Amino acid sequence: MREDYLEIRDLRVEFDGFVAVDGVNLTVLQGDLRFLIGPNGAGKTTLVDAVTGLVPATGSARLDGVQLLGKSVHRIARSGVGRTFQTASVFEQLTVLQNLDIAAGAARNWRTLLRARSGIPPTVELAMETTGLTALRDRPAGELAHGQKQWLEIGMLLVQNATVLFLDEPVAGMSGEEREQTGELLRRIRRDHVVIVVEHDMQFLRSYADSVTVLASGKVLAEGTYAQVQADPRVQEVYLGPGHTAEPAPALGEVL
Ligand SMILES: Nc1ncnc2c1ncn2[C@@H]1O[C@H](COP(=O)(O)OP(=O)(O)OP(=O)(O)O)[C@@H](O)[C@H]1O
Repeated sequence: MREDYLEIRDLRVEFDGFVAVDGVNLTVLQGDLRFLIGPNGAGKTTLVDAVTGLVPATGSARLDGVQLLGKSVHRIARSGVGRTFQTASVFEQLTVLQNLDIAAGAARNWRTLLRARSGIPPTVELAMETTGLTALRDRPAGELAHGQKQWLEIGMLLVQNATVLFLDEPVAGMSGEEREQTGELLRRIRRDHVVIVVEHDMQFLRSYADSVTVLASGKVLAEGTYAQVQADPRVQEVYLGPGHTAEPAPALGEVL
């Protein structure tokens, strides 16, 4: 079976002379749960903005060989690149099922949305199962717990047939149990998606990352497994500052 992949080459984003993303190369394959980390201002959000078409960039970003840069936000989304934001953007008044229907394009207008339904599209059914929201399908999204709203948003990307999912701090503000459930959800979706998680939560990263890319000052500083990047003195330096590089590794373990 063909594996999907995202291949970013020499990506560069400049804001009025300030280079926020500076020649980034990044390849992520389906099945590899990749975490993108880095100190504040490293360029993580700008990289995602560039690949999703929100800011202009040079270089290339290809999904399965197809160039994304230069396309509109909508065309990039239609090409299979989805993202979530820290604040879930679901329709609070509508039920879980209605939100998924809209995302799937199954409800083209309000009348079809409110009409008695003749069945649930298989993609919507599957997304509810994957995200664990089946039992909550008739619950208004506004009544969902914080974690459940994040899962609904991921479900909305799944029904849109997103191939690449950029997730922005998916466990921020979640309870311990919700974090574990989110980690398991990410493991489920990585099997058939390219999943890139921007995250500051190092404990979550340690538990669930297959691989980690560390950005600093717009460049890739290190890449590898959690253990590899944690042991990298350059990574220790950006997280702890100069002078801390001689600290024993366990000190970094508290940060990373
Ligand atoms: N629209 C913009 N105009 C000018 N500078 C910008 C713009 N957007 C981002 N920047 C700058 O680009 C740099 C990278 O910002 P970015 O938000 O991508 O970092 P980040 O790694 O996502 O940080 P954080 O973890 O704090 O979200 C920062 O110095 C930021 O101030």
